[in-house]
Amino acid sequence: MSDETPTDGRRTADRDFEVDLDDVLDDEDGDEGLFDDLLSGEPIFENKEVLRPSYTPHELPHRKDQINNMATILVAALRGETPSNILIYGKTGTGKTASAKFVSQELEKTSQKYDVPCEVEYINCEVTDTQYRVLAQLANTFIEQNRAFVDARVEELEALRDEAESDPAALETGGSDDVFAEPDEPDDSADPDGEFEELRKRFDSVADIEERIETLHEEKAEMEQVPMTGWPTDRVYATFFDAVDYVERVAVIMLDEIDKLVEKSGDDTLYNLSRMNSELDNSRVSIIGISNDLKFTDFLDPRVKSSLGEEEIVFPPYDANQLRDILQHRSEVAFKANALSEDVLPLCAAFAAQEHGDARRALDLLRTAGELAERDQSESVSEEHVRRAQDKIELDRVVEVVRTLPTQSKLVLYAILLLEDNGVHNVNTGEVYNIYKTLCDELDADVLTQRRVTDLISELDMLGIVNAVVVSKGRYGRTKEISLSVPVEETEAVLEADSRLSDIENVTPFVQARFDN
Ligand SMILES: Nc1ncnc2c1ncn2[C@@H]1O[C@H](COP(=O)(O)OP(=O)(O)OP(=O)(O)O)[C@@H](O)[C@H]1O
Repeated sequence: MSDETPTDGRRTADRDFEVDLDDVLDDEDGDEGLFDDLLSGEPIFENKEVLRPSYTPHELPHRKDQINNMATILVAALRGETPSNILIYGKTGTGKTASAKFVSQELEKTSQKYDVPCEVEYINCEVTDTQYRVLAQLANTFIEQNRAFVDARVEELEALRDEAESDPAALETGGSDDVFAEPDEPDDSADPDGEFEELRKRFDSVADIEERIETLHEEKAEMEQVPMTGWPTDRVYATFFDAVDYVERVAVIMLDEIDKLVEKSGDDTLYNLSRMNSELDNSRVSIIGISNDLKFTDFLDPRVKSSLGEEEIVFPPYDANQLRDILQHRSEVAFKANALSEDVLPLCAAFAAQEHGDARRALDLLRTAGELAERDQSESVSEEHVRRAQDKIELDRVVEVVRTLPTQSKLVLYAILLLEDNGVHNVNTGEVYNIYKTLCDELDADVLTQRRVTDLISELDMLGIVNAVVVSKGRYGRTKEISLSVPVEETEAVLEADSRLSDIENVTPFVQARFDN
């Protein structure tokens, strides 16, 4: 599996200061370069990488139970048995991926120590989200390993052949005809002191060895990598199947964000993976699925559901105290001594606990607060930096959500924004719809029905961009009052940066005219 480890010593390259170019260019004596000013401040970070999401921590406070639970299930792999499949649930940032990767690393380490063939393959299904891609990625990984396995075998056999050529008595006669490195042969390469002891017994002559080397070369030539598109799925599956079964091993396949795979391409992949053990001769496959959507198994075929959920492990959200512990551990490595004022960690933990106990959010807050302090050239990170970091992260989130909205939702949002901009607050759907229609006319865009626009407003409400509350108007019935929940100026800037919306010219007088009517 891929291991993302931190890289030390990149502190200065990571800095994100704003530089006043005029000051630099005005520097007449020319001694001070562009970066001198920035380097002169006392650094706050010792190793900022430790706070990044890509860092896999060696210690995971408050996840002992879940980690032990996983290890108890997976230890079967080290005994050559098939571990039960595991489903891991929990909200975002509760340490599911970090814990699962930690356990995998330990599993692989121990399997090497005891020379038990066991591998963990990690796939992020948000990125690799179709059956084809998942199977192709797995097939190619195993093919790579098989090729390396064959190379190692050939190297040993060539050494044995050379030895036998100079001393034919080196080969013990009467050995079995069994062809070495048939798939069900155990891997004895990790026995350097055995000096071909086993091998010698298996070959009667140099010609035998040559023949086996030839066969291995042929097998390797047939190990064709799966292209990223183009093959029928059956062929990809067959290639993956052969690749995983080429040698004896337990393969643990970790599917992170497994719900995204099911959402995008159904449960065929899981169906195929979960029933393949009955057909494999040499290897065993076990699946770890990780999801933050507790409901995704409702959409699975019942057979897949029961096979996948043989064991379930839940990761509850962290509370503020637990988040503080996590931050404490990381901050000791991430920051210089005394770089954090007393309130910083409790405040980051409290903010993140309000957000559903998300450790990622807590770490982001702490890193951003540190960056803001660094930018201010402060000597330490203060409570105020944390508050500013909280605003910045929230704003970044809003900007990203608005930027990636579909055009029709952007038009509805723009209509609400223009109304607010013109002093009309708590508008109703009809008012929004009128402005929306006029915007569509201006842009020559399709006009959706009012009912559909009402749905889009509800979606914006769920995303936290607008607030839509149903209010009673007495005998006039009930209506929705809609208001913006995000800052007007920034939202307007993001909307106007969209090339399709920037065609709307001079909107304010045009909206004003509608109110005058
Ligand atoms: N107990 C912990 N100790 C130290 N760091 C932690 C702990 N739990 C989570 N983290 C850190 O928080 C961040 C998010 O964790 P992780 O990616 O494991 O969450 P997740 O539950 O898989 O979230 P998602 O569902 O969004 O993928 C990572 O940087 C991880 O290192």
